[in-house]
Amino acid sequence: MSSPIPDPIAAGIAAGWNVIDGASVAADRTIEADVVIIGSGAGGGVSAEILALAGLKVVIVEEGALKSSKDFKMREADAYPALYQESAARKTRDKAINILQGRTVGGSTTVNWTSSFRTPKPTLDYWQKNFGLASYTPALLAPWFDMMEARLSVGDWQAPPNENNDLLKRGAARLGIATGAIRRNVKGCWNLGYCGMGCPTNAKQSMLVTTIPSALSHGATLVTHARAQRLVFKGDAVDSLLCEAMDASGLAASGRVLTLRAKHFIVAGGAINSPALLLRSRAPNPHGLLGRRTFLHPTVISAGIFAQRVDGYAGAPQTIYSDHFLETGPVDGPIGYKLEAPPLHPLLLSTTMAGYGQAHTDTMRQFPHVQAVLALLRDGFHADAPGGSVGLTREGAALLDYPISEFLWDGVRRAMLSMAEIQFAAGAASVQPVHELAERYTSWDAAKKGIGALPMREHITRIVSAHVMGGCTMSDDERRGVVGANGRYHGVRNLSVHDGSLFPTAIGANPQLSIYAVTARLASDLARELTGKPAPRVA
Ligand SMILES: Cc1cc2nc3c(=O)[nH]c(=O)nc-3n(C[C@H](O)[C@H](O)[C@H](O)COP(=O)(O)OP(=O)(O)OC[C@H]3O[C@@H](n4cnc5c(N)ncnc54)[C@H](O)[C@@H]3O)c2cc1C
Repeated sequence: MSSPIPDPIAAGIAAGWNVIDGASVAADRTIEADVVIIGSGAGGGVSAEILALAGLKVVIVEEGALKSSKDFKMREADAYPALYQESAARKTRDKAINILQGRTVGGSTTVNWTSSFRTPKPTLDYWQKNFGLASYTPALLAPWFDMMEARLSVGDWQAPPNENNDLLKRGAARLGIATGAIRRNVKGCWNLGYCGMGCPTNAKQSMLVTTIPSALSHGATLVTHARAQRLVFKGDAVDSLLCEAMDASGLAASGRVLTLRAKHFIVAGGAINSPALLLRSRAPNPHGLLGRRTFLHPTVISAGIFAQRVDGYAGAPQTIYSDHFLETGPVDGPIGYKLEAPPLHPLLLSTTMAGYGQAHTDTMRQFPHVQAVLALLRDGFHADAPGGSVGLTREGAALLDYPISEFLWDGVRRAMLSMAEIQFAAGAASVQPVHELAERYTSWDAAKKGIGALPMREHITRIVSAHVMGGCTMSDDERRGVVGANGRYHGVRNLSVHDGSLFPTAIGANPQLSIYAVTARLASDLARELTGKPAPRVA
């Protein structure tokens, strides 16, 4: 029986899209284009559509596979190895922080949780003051936000929040803490709650179902299972890109090499991977900035156990937020944090929760009653939160070193306190901050004392991230930035960076919409420069 859900990928391939699966390439091969884009995620997808619509011959290179809704079975065990970097177990050098990033056509947008925020004004003000980014004002970016919100159907979420989110709202309200509703990039969402495993109904307006299909319908070529290994420089320009074709498992190189030649190259492999590619390529780095200032929104979690069922796996994830703890201090003061309620699924929860043996089993038995709040710490605005730096392993793979300062630990403790207080106010029977030495506190008083006394250290305090930003800082001043305000790599004529690695600090909000708007502007400027004509609008 055929599925009632249309499959835009199968339809596109049947209609003649140019898709080359690197795993099926039998001999070394050279491909020519006007523009080569490395990565098909937020920045790569947006750039591909705009440049293809401008009439340029675009080739998109993606390390991951091309999947479609029919492959998304709402099963964590299948999704994480197939769709994420390092099977969703990417870690910082000391293994203290677990990092989620996508590795599939659509990049992290294929697996993300759809929360859509414009770049907060205090973040843009900080960029202007400290990185000279005068054209990054709310007013000058507004048309690009408008365009990308329309293109990706960003809008208010009409269904009521699930209990996981509503408890955040109710608990905060009882304490007089303001919350807001999160806008989402969805169209006809079934309210399932499995966004992190790929949307099985094509409702999420990720790059997989929007910009990449549009680029392909306008003549772009997509090369999947192809890992950009090295840019080859000639003088002050990139001459070519060497890619390793991957085998069908997607885990190992097949031995075939793809050489891509183009007038212009756009690096959009996402933070961590983009600086790593540029480091492997020995791109100019006169001030040692490449890979530095990589930000994570280091994220800590608090689990509340409620008498009623919460069923945090069901229903749209992250529909309520609070910026109270970002707004109560200056952007460059003690670190602030944004609160949200993440989706809960058994594999992610069991590998994130503290404890082992019987205690862990007991927690997992309570799974339907667990409610989670997370705090995204806004790194990058203070000398003691300078982010991490990307380096390379001996084999040339990306590795992020992210030391956690006392300044950050102070924020972690305050965040754990705020979350526990909200959960008790919402009626939690007990609260367990995700920390190996935390107890399951049964009152706010006990939690206050307990959390106040917890040692804050790597490995015993669980820290995660799904928001990797920075590493190719934007600034027209070469002593402060790797690329200019226009995304062009300093000192290289035909190289741009169009992804989350551009940001000089963390965003202080979920980053996807910032990447869409910023890269839409950069790609439109580039299209105009390469064609001599104004770039087409995509919405
Ligand atoms: C689980 C999860 C939930 C999230 N939820 C939200 C949310 O609700 N709201 C929000 O705003 N943000 C969310 N994010 C973050 C958001 O999706 C990312 O910030 C955004 O997609 C990053 O865009 P990017 O272009 O920088 O990179 P990505 O979207 O990650 O794309 C990079 C692509 O480049 C490919 N690539 C990398 N290196 C190479 C190479 N050498 N050769 C070939 N290809 C390469 C990768 O495989 C990947 O497909 C979430 C992320 C995750 C993982």
